[in-house]
Amino acid sequence: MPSTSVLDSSLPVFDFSGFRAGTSEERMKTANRVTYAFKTYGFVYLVNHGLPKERIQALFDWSKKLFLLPQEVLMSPELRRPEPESIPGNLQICARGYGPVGMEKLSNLDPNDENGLKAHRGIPDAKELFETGPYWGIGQEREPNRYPSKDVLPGFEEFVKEFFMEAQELTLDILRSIAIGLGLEENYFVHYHEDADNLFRFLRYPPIERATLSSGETARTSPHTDFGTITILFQDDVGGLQVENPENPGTYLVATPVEGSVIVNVGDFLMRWTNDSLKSNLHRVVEPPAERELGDGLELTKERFSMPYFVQADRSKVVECIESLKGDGAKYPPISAGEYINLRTNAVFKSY
Ligand SMILES: O=C(O)CCC(=O)C(=O)O
Ligand SMILES: [Fe+2]
Repeated sequence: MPSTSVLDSSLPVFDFSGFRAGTSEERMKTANRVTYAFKTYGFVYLVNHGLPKERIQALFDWSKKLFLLPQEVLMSPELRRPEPESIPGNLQICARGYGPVGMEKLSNLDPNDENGLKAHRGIPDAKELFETGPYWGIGQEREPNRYPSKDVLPGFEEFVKEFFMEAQELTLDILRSIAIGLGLEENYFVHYHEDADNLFRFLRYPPIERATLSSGETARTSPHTDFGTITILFQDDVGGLQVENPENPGTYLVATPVEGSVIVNVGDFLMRWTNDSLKSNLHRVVEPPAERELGDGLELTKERFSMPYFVQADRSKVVECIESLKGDGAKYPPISAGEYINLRTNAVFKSY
């Protein structure tokens, strides 16, 4: 329930130019800090990460234009993400395109717990989304992207493709910093992300009656962990994102918007890979702090835009616990990234 106690953010904020453009000493220092933050919180803010402010502003501008398209365009078969049950046994191809409010419910439940998942999905996440995948390699072969046609939203597809690539370059540097911080060869993780099957998600949380959020009747994004390698999150200035406090589980830290930053978090796949050394931490989106009275007893929250860029390893590659992190033994058996992602994808849809 969103009412659990909340502290102001003490999540670390680091200047990533020390890694992207610094001396080898600065690179090492930044890598160690980032890795330490991932071990402790699983979350870090990066500033001076190399993606210019204007580009990020343009990303939000495009997102607004996208969600302002008429419903009949968004819900058209060309653009709409198919319902998973329409493609039985083929859940790995239902990610791309537009998903209306209520289609998806993030959870942190066991993917094998069907009853638990059904009950949990009864409270929808109040968000609409648009998702794209890579326009390269297996991601593209598996499922082509769905974009609004060029006469409806000219320039959008080109922008998204370019931004996807820029985010991937930042990703590779973040992965290098983690490898260095863990004492591995710099490109250790990069080798597993040569044909990365990433997802770039545009989220819009519509204005909603504050009371329905605070009562838990509906959620913006319910508590969950991400399941890939890492996620890079772009959020606007509305707020509402919270991260579980590692020192006091069950309570949350506020992930306040920090201008010009991206938030990076560890996903379950990387946690497993590192034998739980790096932490994939619970997070959620609740009502934003700012209030807006609309009269008639109605108090609506602001709409909120965010874009997570989910980094997922090469599907065909099998990952096993990193040798130097085995300690008393590997906690998890080896698994291919594809197998793991499919397993987790099953759990997040409204129905299947
Ligand atoms: O909207 C946000 O800020 C976070 C969304 C999120 O955690 C997710 O989609 O996995
Ligand atoms: Fe998430």
